[in-house]
Amino acid sequence: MSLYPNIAELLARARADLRMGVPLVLISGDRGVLALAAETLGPDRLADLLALGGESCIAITARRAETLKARPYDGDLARILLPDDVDLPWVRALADPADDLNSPMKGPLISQRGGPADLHRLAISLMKSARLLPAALLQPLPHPQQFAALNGLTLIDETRAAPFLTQRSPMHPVVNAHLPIEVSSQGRLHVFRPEDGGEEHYAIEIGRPDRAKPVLARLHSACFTGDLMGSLKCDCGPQLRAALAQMGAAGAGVLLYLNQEGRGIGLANKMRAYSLQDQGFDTVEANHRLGFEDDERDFRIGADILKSLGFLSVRLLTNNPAKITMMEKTGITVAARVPLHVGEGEHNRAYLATKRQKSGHLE
Ligand SMILES: Nc1nc2c(ncn2[C@@H]2O[C@H](COP(=O)(O)OP(=O)(O)OP(=O)(O)O)[C@@H](O)[C@H]2O)c(=O)[nH]1
Ligand SMILES: [Zn+2]
Repeated sequence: MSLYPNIAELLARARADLRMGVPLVLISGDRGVLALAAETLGPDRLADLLALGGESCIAITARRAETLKARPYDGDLARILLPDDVDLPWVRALADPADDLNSPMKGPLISQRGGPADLHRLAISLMKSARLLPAALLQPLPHPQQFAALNGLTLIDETRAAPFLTQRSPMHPVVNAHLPIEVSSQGRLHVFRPEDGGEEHYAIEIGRPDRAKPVLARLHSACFTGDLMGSLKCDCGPQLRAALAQMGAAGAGVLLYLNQEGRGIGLANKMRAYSLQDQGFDTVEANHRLGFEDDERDFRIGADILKSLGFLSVRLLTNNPAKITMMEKTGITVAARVPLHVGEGEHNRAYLATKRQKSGHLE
């Protein structure tokens, strides 16, 4: 019998460790590094890491490197060497663009070149899945397995972890119950849970849609500010209510509420993006300055949930062509697109225009 956690369980533990500022040990073959999230790094752990000696670096995405004018020799990421006088404010400033304009980085930033970057890539991917800023401190370790065991640290093997970070996790229905809502007394809420310990997602079924016909459907990504607070910066709240109202009026439909806040970067990072928007950057530029892609969502999750509910064809309420492409690629037929233009006002006009110009959103 072995009670040792499997790789999926170790990855869930690793995400929690990173959010708490606890280091991980990442290995690939006989190479290993100590990895810490720049965002949650404290002074004591930075001192411990530096005391280990060796060539430490901070891994950032090519997007963040572009803003910092650092060279991304590894394509999608850059490995920046820590300067001799490195301190916590330096690490924070590299990871977080909040003060980029006030205090530009004192350079030059020196990027490492040559040698494998696989563990750096794994570290960035873990930061993103922990909804932290995508920047990680890495320190080579001569005896990584021994070091992890001695210090009680989570050990992640890159070769075993990689498939779990690129493929989506299977989603399982947990429970469903009748939920009368304003637009329909015939509502039913279904809760889905991914196998990897990630966020749960929900489906609201209105009426009893015929599984043999295309169902009126919406994939709605969570927006705490718009859906719940009535934010005027986006159109999410009005879209959510309009989609439900249409389904109520039609007597049938399914709305997936995907917990991919901030286009998949999490609420804290979305608020960082809002703060950059206050400095004059648009929604796409703000994501890039933080080190993220325009959109970090995985819409395939939506297709999986639809299939699990027995739907294979939809009339999709959306203006976003990426949602349609992804549905079709994942085996859901989009029989029709139903445009959803509501809630445009003075505060979100520029945001909606950027989505049309840069993200391909349809009129
Ligand atoms: N990163 C980031 N996310 C944002 C910003 N404004 C809104 N969001 C998020 O964007 C997502 C919008 O989701 P949706 O309305 O489902 O998607 P969409 O791409 O606009 O497509 P449709 O509404 O279907 O046309 C939500 O997760 C919001 O939290 C922003 O300025 N930055
Ligand atoms: Zn929103």
